Amino acid sequence: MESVWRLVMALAWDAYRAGSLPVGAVVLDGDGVMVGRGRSTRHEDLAVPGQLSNSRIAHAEINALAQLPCRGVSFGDHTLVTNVEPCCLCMGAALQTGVGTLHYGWRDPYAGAATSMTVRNPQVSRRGLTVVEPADETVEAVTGLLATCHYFYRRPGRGAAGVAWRDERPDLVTTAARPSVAAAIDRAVAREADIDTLIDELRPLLGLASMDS
Ligand SMILES: Nc1ccnc(=O)[nH]1
Repeated sequence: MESVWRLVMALAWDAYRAGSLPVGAVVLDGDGVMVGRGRSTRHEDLAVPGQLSNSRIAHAEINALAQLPCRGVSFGDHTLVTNVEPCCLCMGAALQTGVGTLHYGWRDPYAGAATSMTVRNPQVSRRGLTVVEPADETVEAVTGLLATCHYFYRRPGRGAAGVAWRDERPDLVTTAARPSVAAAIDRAVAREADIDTLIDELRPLLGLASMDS
């Protein structure tokens, strides 16, 4: 896993452990330097200046993009990296800031908008956004698993998300329900394990290749 993805996944895991959605995001400038970072804080009350929390719009990508200043620079050479495909809100935020590239780590079958949203207006045509699809199997598998655990087992019964999920990713629903997988995640939460430890425990259970970096 590249180091930027390790950071994104660490943020996502912090969010999951705090009861929010397992989503982390960073913004890199044209030299690859991190200039923004955030995570979902939807189900938390945090008072971090410049960040949203305890709100349906307290999304990881919003919290990361909000750190870009308003004046003086353009962000066409910047990249938004997030482990979950952004929703309509966050696609809108990416377009507003004018970041040139979006990398997402896992396609969201319910709210994902990078693969489904079409917007035709002059601002969008002028700015453009290059979308890079999932490319890291560990990020993809662990994100899909944690997102499924969140929606199906931690905050179940909300309905809408489950329909798309069951139709498109029954494999994830089945995997998340396996006692060995559920136990590995519960153990990691209880021990306050870091993301590398969690991923190492999940690798054999998910059939992922061993660490390459
Ligand atoms: N892509 C995302 C979906 C849901 N929540 C987030 O923070 N981000």
